Amino acid sequence: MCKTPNREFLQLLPKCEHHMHLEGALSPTLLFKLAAQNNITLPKDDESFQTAESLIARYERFTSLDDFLQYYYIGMSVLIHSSDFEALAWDYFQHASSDGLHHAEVFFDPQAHTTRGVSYSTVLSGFSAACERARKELGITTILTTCFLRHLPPKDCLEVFESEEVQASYKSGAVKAIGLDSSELDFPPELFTELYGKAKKAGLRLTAHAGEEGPATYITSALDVLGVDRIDHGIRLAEDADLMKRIAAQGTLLTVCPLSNVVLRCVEKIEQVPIRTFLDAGVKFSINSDDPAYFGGYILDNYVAVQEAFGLSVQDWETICRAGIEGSWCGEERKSEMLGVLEKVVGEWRKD
Ligand code: HPA
Ligand SMILES: [Zn+2]
Repeated sequence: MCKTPNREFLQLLPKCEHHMHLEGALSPTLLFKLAAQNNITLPKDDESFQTAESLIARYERFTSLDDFLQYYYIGMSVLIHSSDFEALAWDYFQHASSDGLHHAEVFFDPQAHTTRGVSYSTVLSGFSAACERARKELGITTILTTCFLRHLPPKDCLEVFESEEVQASYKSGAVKAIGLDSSELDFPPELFTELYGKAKKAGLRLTAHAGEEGPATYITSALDVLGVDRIDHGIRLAEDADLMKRIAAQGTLLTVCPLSNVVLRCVEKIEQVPIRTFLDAGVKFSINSDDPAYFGGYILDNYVAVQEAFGLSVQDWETICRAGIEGSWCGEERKSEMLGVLEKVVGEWRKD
Protein backbone atom coordinates (compact mmCIF):
# COMPACT_ATOMS: atom_id res chain seq x y z
CA MET A 1 0.00 0.00 0.00
CA CYS A 2 1.31 3.42 -0.93
CA LYS A 3 0.04 6.33 1.20
CA THR A 4 -1.11 9.46 -0.61
CA PRO A 5 1.29 12.39 -0.29
CA ASN A 6 0.48 14.72 2.60
CA ARG A 7 2.24 17.57 4.37
CA GLU A 8 4.40 15.15 6.38
CA PHE A 9 5.64 13.45 3.20
CA LEU A 10 6.26 16.79 1.48
CA GLN A 11 8.23 18.03 4.50
CA LEU A 12 10.45 14.94 4.41
CA LEU A 13 11.35 15.31 0.72
CA PRO A 14 14.92 16.63 0.26
CA LYS A 15 14.09 19.98 -1.30
CA CYS A 16 16.27 22.24 -3.43
CA GLU A 17 15.23 25.86 -3.85
CA HIS A 18 16.44 27.65 -7.00
CA HIS A 19 14.27 30.75 -7.05
CA MET A 20 14.33 32.82 -3.88
CA HIS A 21 15.27 36.49 -3.65
CA LEU A 22 16.98 37.01 -0.30
CA GLU A 23 15.53 40.53 -0.13
CA GLY A 24 12.12 38.90 -0.60
CA ALA A 25 12.53 37.07 2.73
CA LEU A 26 12.26 40.36 4.66
CA SER A 27 9.33 39.76 7.01
CA PRO A 28 7.29 42.78 8.14
CA THR A 29 8.52 42.10 11.71
CA LEU A 30 12.18 42.30 10.69
CA LEU A 31 11.41 45.24 8.38
CA PHE A 32 9.99 47.35 11.23
CA LYS A 33 12.72 46.25 13.64
CA LEU A 34 15.52 47.27 11.24
CA ALA A 35 13.73 50.52 10.30
CA ALA A 36 13.72 51.48 14.00
CA GLN A 37 17.33 50.38 14.58
CA ASN A 38 18.63 52.17 11.49
CA ASN A 39 16.45 55.28 11.77
CA ILE A 40 14.83 54.71 8.40
CA THR A 41 11.64 56.64 7.73
CA LEU A 42 9.06 54.53 5.94
CA PRO A 43 6.54 56.28 3.62
CA LYS A 44 4.12 58.33 5.73
CA ASP A 45 1.62 58.83 2.90
CA ASP A 46 1.00 55.06 2.64
CA GLU A 47 -1.14 53.74 5.49
CA SER A 48 0.09 50.19 4.81
CA PHE A 49 3.31 51.04 6.64
CA GLN A 50 1.56 51.70 9.96
CA THR A 51 1.86 48.20 11.40
CA ALA A 52 3.02 44.71 10.41
CA GLU A 53 -0.67 43.71 10.12
CA SER A 54 -1.56 46.57 7.75
CA LEU A 55 1.49 45.78 5.63
CA ILE A 56 0.55 42.10 5.40
CA ALA A 57 -2.99 43.14 4.44
CA ARG A 58 -1.53 45.24 1.60
CA TYR A 59 0.60 42.30 0.43
CA GLU A 60 -2.62 40.33 0.01
CA ARG A 61 -3.86 42.91 -2.52
CA PHE A 62 -0.96 43.06 -5.00
CA THR A 63 -2.27 43.68 -8.49
CA SER A 64 0.83 42.91 -10.58
CA LEU A 65 4.60 42.32 -10.52
CA ASP A 66 5.24 46.08 -10.58
CA ASP A 67 2.77 46.73 -7.75
CA PHE A 68 4.72 44.20 -5.64
CA LEU A 69 8.10 45.59 -6.70
CA GLN A 70 7.39 49.05 -5.25
CA TYR A 71 6.94 47.46 -1.80
CA TYR A 72 9.92 45.16 -2.33
CA TYR A 73 12.24 48.12 -3.05
CA ILE A 74 10.87 50.28 -0.20
CA GLY A 75 11.18 47.32 2.19
CA MET A 76 14.84 46.74 1.47
CA SER A 77 15.67 50.39 2.28
CA VAL A 78 15.92 49.29 5.94
CA LEU A 79 18.94 47.06 5.15
CA ILE A 80 22.05 49.08 5.92
CA HIS A 81 24.69 47.07 7.80
CA SER A 82 26.27 43.74 6.98
CA SER A 83 24.57 42.35 10.10
CA ASP A 84 21.15 43.34 8.66
CA PHE A 85 21.77 41.27 5.54
CA GLU A 86 23.01 38.39 7.66
CA ALA A 87 19.92 38.53 9.91
CA LEU A 88 17.64 38.56 6.87
CA ALA A 89 19.26 35.54 5.20
CA TRP A 90 19.52 33.65 8.49
CA ASP A 91 15.80 34.16 9.07
CA TYR A 92 15.16 32.58 5.67
CA PHE A 93 17.50 29.62 6.23
CA GLN A 94 15.85 28.78 9.55
CA HIS A 95 12.38 28.76 7.97
CA ALA A 96 13.55 26.78 4.99
CA SER A 97 15.40 24.26 7.15
CA SER A 98 12.25 23.42 9.07
CA ASP A 99 10.56 22.97 5.67
CA GLY A 100 13.09 20.26 4.74
CA LEU A 101 15.36 22.35 2.51
CA HIS A 102 18.74 20.77 1.70
CA HIS A 103 20.20 23.06 -0.94
CA ALA A 104 19.46 26.70 -1.84
CA GLU A 105 20.55 28.67 -4.90
CA VAL A 106 19.50 32.17 -3.91
CA PHE A 107 19.35 35.55 -5.64
CA PHE A 108 20.25 39.00 -4.44
CA ASP A 109 20.04 42.40 -6.18
CA PRO A 110 23.34 44.33 -5.86
CA GLN A 111 22.00 47.39 -7.72
CA ALA A 112 19.09 47.77 -5.30
CA HIS A 113 21.68 48.47 -2.61
CA THR A 114 24.58 50.17 -4.36
CA THR A 115 22.23 52.77 -5.90
CA ARG A 116 21.23 53.86 -2.36
CA GLY A 117 24.80 53.97 -1.06
CA VAL A 118 25.19 50.52 0.52
CA SER A 119 28.35 48.89 -0.78
CA TYR A 120 28.44 45.51 -2.51
CA SER A 121 30.93 44.21 0.05
CA THR A 122 28.54 45.08 2.91
CA VAL A 123 25.76 43.12 1.22
CA LEU A 124 27.90 40.17 0.22
CA SER A 125 29.67 39.81 3.56
CA GLY A 126 26.31 39.64 5.38
CA PHE A 127 24.78 37.12 3.00
CA SER A 128 27.96 35.01 2.89
CA ALA A 129 28.11 34.86 6.70
CA ALA A 130 24.53 33.56 6.81
CA CYS A 131 25.30 30.97 4.11
CA GLU A 132 28.29 29.74 6.09
CA ARG A 133 26.17 29.49 9.23
CA ALA A 134 23.45 27.63 7.30
CA ARG A 135 26.03 25.08 6.16
CA LYS A 136 27.52 24.58 9.61
CA GLU A 137 24.39 24.63 11.75
CA LEU A 138 21.66 23.41 9.38
CA GLY A 139 23.57 21.34 6.79
CA ILE A 140 22.14 23.50 3.98
CA THR A 141 24.44 24.06 1.01
CA THR A 142 24.09 27.30 -0.94
CA ILE A 143 24.99 29.09 -4.16
CA LEU A 144 24.70 32.88 -4.45
CA THR A 145 23.50 34.52 -7.69
CA THR A 146 23.77 38.24 -8.46
CA CYS A 147 20.60 39.36 -10.24
CA PHE A 148 20.62 42.42 -12.49
CA LEU A 149 17.67 44.80 -12.55
CA ARG A 150 16.21 44.83 -16.04
CA HIS A 151 14.33 48.12 -15.55
CA LEU A 152 17.70 49.90 -15.24
CA PRO A 153 19.81 50.80 -18.30
CA PRO A 154 21.77 47.78 -19.57
CA LYS A 155 24.97 49.84 -19.48
CA ASP A 156 24.51 50.37 -15.73
CA CYS A 157 24.09 46.62 -15.27
CA LEU A 158 27.26 46.03 -17.25
CA GLU A 159 29.12 48.61 -15.17
CA VAL A 160 28.14 46.88 -11.93
CA PHE A 161 29.02 43.47 -13.38
CA GLU A 162 32.46 44.74 -14.38
CA SER A 163 33.19 46.58 -11.13
CA GLU A 164 36.19 45.39 -9.17
CA GLU A 165 34.28 44.15 -6.12
CA VAL A 166 31.73 42.20 -8.13
CA GLN A 167 34.37 40.63 -10.35
CA ALA A 168 36.37 39.64 -7.26
CA SER A 169 33.32 37.81 -5.88
CA TYR A 170 33.02 35.78 -9.09
CA LYS A 171 36.72 34.98 -9.14
CA SER A 172 36.73 33.84 -5.52
CA GLY A 173 33.68 31.64 -6.11
CA ALA A 174 31.62 33.53 -3.48
CA VAL A 175 29.09 34.15 -6.27
CA LYS A 176 28.70 31.59 -9.05
CA ALA A 177 25.87 32.80 -11.27
CA ILE A 178 23.98 35.76 -12.70
CA GLY A 179 20.26 36.30 -13.17
CA LEU A 180 17.87 38.95 -14.47
CA ASP A 181 14.89 40.19 -12.48
CA SER A 182 12.54 43.14 -11.76
CA SER A 183 9.88 44.46 -14.22
CA GLU A 184 9.66 42.08 -17.14
CA LEU A 185 7.26 43.55 -19.70
CA ASP A 186 9.01 46.10 -21.95
CA PHE A 187 12.46 44.84 -20.91
CA PRO A 188 13.17 41.88 -23.21
CA PRO A 189 16.20 39.62 -22.73
CA GLU A 190 17.91 41.00 -25.87
CA LEU A 191 18.77 44.20 -23.97
CA PHE A 192 21.25 42.19 -21.89
CA THR A 193 23.10 40.29 -24.62
CA GLU A 194 26.46 41.88 -23.84
CA LEU A 195 26.15 41.26 -20.09
CA TYR A 196 25.34 37.58 -20.58
CA GLY A 197 28.09 37.16 -23.18
CA LYS A 198 30.63 38.45 -20.67
CA ALA A 199 29.25 36.35 -17.84
CA LYS A 200 29.41 33.21 -19.98
CA LYS A 201 33.01 33.98 -20.88
CA ALA A 202 33.78 34.33 -17.17
CA GLY A 203 32.46 30.77 -16.64
CA LEU A 204 29.42 31.81 -14.60
CA ARG A 205 26.12 29.94 -14.55
CA LEU A 206 23.33 31.84 -16.29
CA THR A 207 19.66 32.16 -15.51
CA ALA A 208 16.95 34.78 -16.20
CA HIS A 209 13.36 35.50 -15.24
CA ALA A 210 11.32 34.92 -18.40
CA GLY A 211 7.69 34.10 -19.10
CA GLU A 212 6.35 35.27 -15.73
CA GLU A 213 4.33 38.26 -17.02
CA GLY A 214 6.24 38.43 -20.30
CA PRO A 215 5.40 36.26 -23.33
CA ALA A 216 6.83 32.85 -24.23
CA THR A 217 9.01 34.59 -26.85
CA TYR A 218 11.06 35.99 -23.94
CA ILE A 219 11.85 32.38 -22.98
CA THR A 220 13.12 31.69 -26.50
CA SER A 221 15.27 34.86 -26.43
CA ALA A 222 16.65 34.01 -22.99
CA LEU A 223 17.72 30.61 -24.34
CA ASP A 224 18.95 31.63 -27.79
CA VAL A 225 20.22 35.17 -27.27
CA LEU A 226 21.40 35.09 -23.65
CA GLY A 227 22.36 31.40 -23.64
CA VAL A 228 20.84 30.72 -20.20
CA ASP A 229 21.09 27.31 -18.52
CA ARG A 230 17.80 27.76 -16.66
CA ILE A 231 14.54 29.75 -16.85
CA ASP A 232 13.04 31.45 -13.79
CA HIS A 233 9.22 31.17 -13.70
CA GLY A 234 8.63 30.24 -17.36
CA ILE A 235 4.94 29.46 -16.82
CA ARG A 236 3.97 31.01 -20.14
CA LEU A 237 5.92 28.22 -21.83
CA ALA A 238 2.65 26.28 -21.65
CA GLU A 239 1.30 28.59 -24.39
CA ASP A 240 3.84 27.31 -26.94
CA ALA A 241 3.69 23.56 -27.59
CA ASP A 242 6.76 23.49 -29.86
CA LEU A 243 8.91 25.37 -27.38
CA MET A 244 7.67 23.08 -24.62
CA LYS A 245 8.85 20.07 -26.64
CA ARG A 246 12.21 21.70 -27.17
CA ILE A 247 12.69 22.54 -23.49
CA ALA A 248 11.66 19.02 -22.47
CA ALA A 249 14.10 17.52 -25.00
CA GLN A 250 17.06 19.63 -23.89
CA GLY A 251 16.24 19.22 -20.18
CA THR A 252 16.25 22.92 -19.27
CA LEU A 253 15.04 23.44 -15.69
CA LEU A 254 12.22 25.92 -14.98
CA THR A 255 12.02 27.38 -11.48
CA VAL A 256 8.27 27.61 -10.92
CA CYS A 257 6.83 29.72 -8.06
CA PRO A 258 3.15 28.83 -7.59
CA LEU A 259 2.12 31.11 -4.68
CA SER A 260 3.94 34.03 -6.31
CA ASN A 261 2.03 33.47 -9.56
CA VAL A 262 -1.30 33.69 -7.75
CA VAL A 263 -0.41 36.66 -5.52
CA LEU A 264 0.95 38.65 -8.49
CA ARG A 265 -2.08 37.66 -10.57
CA CYS A 266 -0.19 35.90 -13.33
CA VAL A 267 -2.84 33.20 -12.77
CA GLU A 268 -6.13 33.30 -10.86
CA LYS A 269 -5.53 30.16 -8.83
CA ILE A 270 -2.86 27.49 -8.28
CA GLU A 271 -4.80 25.07 -10.50
CA GLN A 272 -3.86 27.31 -13.45
CA VAL A 273 -0.10 27.00 -12.87
CA PRO A 274 0.85 24.47 -15.57
CA ILE A 275 2.18 21.83 -13.16
CA ARG A 276 0.29 18.88 -14.70
CA THR A 277 1.01 20.13 -18.24
CA PHE A 278 4.75 20.28 -17.53
CA LEU A 279 4.80 16.85 -15.86
CA ASP A 280 2.94 15.28 -18.79
CA ALA A 281 5.21 17.00 -21.33
CA GLY A 282 8.40 15.93 -19.51
CA VAL A 283 9.39 19.54 -18.77
CA LYS A 284 11.72 19.63 -15.76
CA PHE A 285 10.89 22.10 -13.02
CA SER A 286 11.44 22.86 -9.35
CA ILE A 287 8.94 24.45 -6.96
CA ASN A 288 10.05 27.63 -5.20
CA SER A 289 8.93 30.46 -2.94
CA ASP A 290 10.28 33.50 -4.90
CA ASP A 291 9.69 36.15 -2.19
CA PRO A 292 8.36 34.18 0.80
CA ALA A 293 7.77 37.15 3.13
CA TYR A 294 5.60 38.86 0.51
CA PHE A 295 3.71 35.94 -1.04
CA GLY A 296 2.34 34.17 2.01
CA GLY A 297 4.55 31.13 2.20
CA TYR A 298 7.95 29.43 2.23
CA ILE A 299 8.95 26.43 0.13
CA LEU A 300 6.83 23.83 1.96
CA ASP A 301 3.72 26.04 1.69
CA ASN A 302 4.29 26.05 -2.07
CA TYR A 303 4.61 22.23 -2.15
CA VAL A 304 1.43 21.89 -0.06
CA ALA A 305 -0.51 24.34 -2.26
CA VAL A 306 0.49 22.34 -5.34
CA GLN A 307 -0.55 19.07 -3.69
CA GLU A 308 -3.92 20.50 -2.67
CA ALA A 309 -4.55 21.79 -6.20
CA PHE A 310 -3.28 18.83 -8.22
CA GLY A 311 -3.42 15.76 -5.97
CA LEU A 312 -0.04 14.55 -7.27
CA SER A 313 1.21 10.98 -6.77
CA VAL A 314 4.34 9.85 -4.94
CA GLN A 315 5.81 9.20 -8.39
CA ASP A 316 5.07 12.78 -9.48
CA TRP A 317 6.80 14.16 -6.39
CA GLU A 318 9.79 11.91 -6.96
CA THR A 319 10.02 13.28 -10.51
CA ILE A 320 9.82 16.90 -9.29
CA CYS A 321 12.42 16.45 -6.53
CA ARG A 322 14.78 14.48 -8.77
CA ALA A 323 14.62 17.25 -11.41
CA GLY A 324 15.40 19.81 -8.70
CA ILE A 325 18.39 17.87 -7.41
CA GLU A 326 19.80 16.97 -10.83
CA GLY A 327 19.22 20.50 -12.14
CA SER A 328 21.09 22.09 -9.21
CA TRP A 329 24.49 23.69 -9.74
CA CYS A 330 26.16 21.94 -6.80
CA GLY A 331 28.72 19.15 -7.21
CA GLU A 332 27.90 15.55 -8.12
CA GLU A 333 28.70 14.31 -4.64
CA ARG A 334 26.12 16.60 -3.05
CA LYS A 335 23.57 15.58 -5.66
CA SER A 336 24.18 11.87 -4.88
CA GLU A 337 23.65 12.55 -1.18
CA MET A 338 20.31 14.23 -1.84
CA LEU A 339 19.23 11.55 -4.34
CA GLY A 340 19.97 8.96 -1.63
CA VAL A 341 17.69 10.78 0.82
CA LEU A 342 14.99 11.05 -1.87
CA GLU A 343 15.13 7.32 -2.58
CA LYS A 344 14.86 6.55 1.14
CA VAL A 345 11.93 8.92 1.80
CA VAL A 346 9.99 7.68 -1.22
CA GLY A 347 10.77 4.02 -0.44
CA GLU A 348 9.60 4.34 3.18
CA TRP A 349 6.41 6.14 2.13
CA ARG A 350 5.60 3.43 -0.42
CA LYS A 351 6.22 0.68 2.17
CA ASP A 352 3.90 2.10 4.85
O1 HPA B 1 9.10 37.39 -9.16
C1 HPA B 1 9.90 38.30 -9.45
N1 HPA B 1 10.00 38.70 -10.71
C2 HPA B 1 10.83 39.67 -11.08
N2 HPA B 1 11.60 40.30 -10.23
C3 HPA B 1 11.56 39.97 -8.94
N3 HPA B 1 12.27 40.45 -7.91
C4 HPA B 1 11.87 39.79 -6.83
N4 HPA B 1 10.92 38.90 -7.18
C5 HPA B 1 10.71 38.98 -8.52
ZN1 LIG C 1 11.73 35.92 -8.86
